[in-house]
Amino acid sequence: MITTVTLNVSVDKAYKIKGSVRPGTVSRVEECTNTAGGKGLNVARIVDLCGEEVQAAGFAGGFNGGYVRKMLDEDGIQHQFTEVKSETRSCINILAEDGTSTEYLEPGAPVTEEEWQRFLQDFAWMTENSSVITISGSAPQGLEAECYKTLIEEVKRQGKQVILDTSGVYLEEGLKAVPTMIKPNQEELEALLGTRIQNRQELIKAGKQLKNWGIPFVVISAGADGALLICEDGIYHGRPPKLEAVNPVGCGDSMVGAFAVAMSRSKTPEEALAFAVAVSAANAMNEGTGRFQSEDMEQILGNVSVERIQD
Ligand SMILES: Nc1ncnc2c1ncn2[C@@H]1O[C@H](COP(=O)(O)OP(=O)(O)OP(=O)(O)O)[C@@H](O)[C@H]1O
Ligand SMILES: O=P(O)(O)OC[C@@]1(O)O[C@H](CO)[C@@H](O)[C@@H]1O
Repeated sequence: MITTVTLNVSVDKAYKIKGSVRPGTVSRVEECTNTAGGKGLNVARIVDLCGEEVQAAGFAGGFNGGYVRKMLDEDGIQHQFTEVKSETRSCINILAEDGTSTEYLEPGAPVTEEEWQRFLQDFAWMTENSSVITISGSAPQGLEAECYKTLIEEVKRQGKQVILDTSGVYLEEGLKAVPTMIKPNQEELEALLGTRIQNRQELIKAGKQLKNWGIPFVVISAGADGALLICEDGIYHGRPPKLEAVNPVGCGDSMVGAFAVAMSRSKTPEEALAFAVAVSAANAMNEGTGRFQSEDMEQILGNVSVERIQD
């Protein structure tokens, strides 16, 4: 069993529009798709599509909270959200005809101390039957910067593996509890280390720095250029073949989901990287967020290159 944590659940709205996003004008939406979102729920769908058992944890409240539960039920994904008084947020992704993706993310309504304490109780029993736990995305207002650190400490107390995919203060604090894997992109890494990264050499240097903090697996995702994996076995660069990306939103989450699956199947680092690159690239080819077609994934997997970097 894999448990995904999404503290900032969302009803993700994908708006398809003609032409381009034009600030200061009125645009009619051609097509609107609602998805159970917040990064961790994208991870949950990917784990499910990969054929592993998954359960989703997090906060849900109000009308949107009920709607998210219904969408997960339709996908057959188990969930056990901690009920909160405030309304679950919505996030908007505008997919324009010109190929751009523009996101507006609501902050997430406040969670009280009592609700957080109830979540911690739910989390402790949910992780007991899991081998891998993923923690993704931002946190709603009202939670301390150390919230993910607290969760990672609990997972590690239980001797389980944990992947942390977040940014800003939540990443900074979460790292102090030393998760098994992190998956920053370049922007998140630059913000964390307070430095500009100009090329692959500098990206590797930054990844090694994090590995030296004790993180066993540091994955740095780089969009169409694939991802770097820095771990005890070595440094690897996994690259997808050239492909037509339709909706890249959720690619990072797809990568996290695939790594969680690979971890639960005890794959080697090289195998895990190739699989994660293939799954995330297949997600880019799909209109849905956190979804992929098995045929796309299999075809890409046969064309992923994994280079071992001597450094
Ligand atoms: N255009 C693309 N073509 C092929 N593969 C892609 C493309 N975009 C993303 N990917 C795959 O998805 C992985 C994760 O993408 P990316 O680096 O954009 O993550 P991210 O910045 O965390 O994204 P997000 O936050 O939107 O989920 C990449 O490492 C790559 O394997
Ligand atoms: O506010 P967060 O949790 O950091 O990000 C939320 C979000 O942008 O991330 C996903 C894509 O990765 C979307 O499904 C969702 O809307």
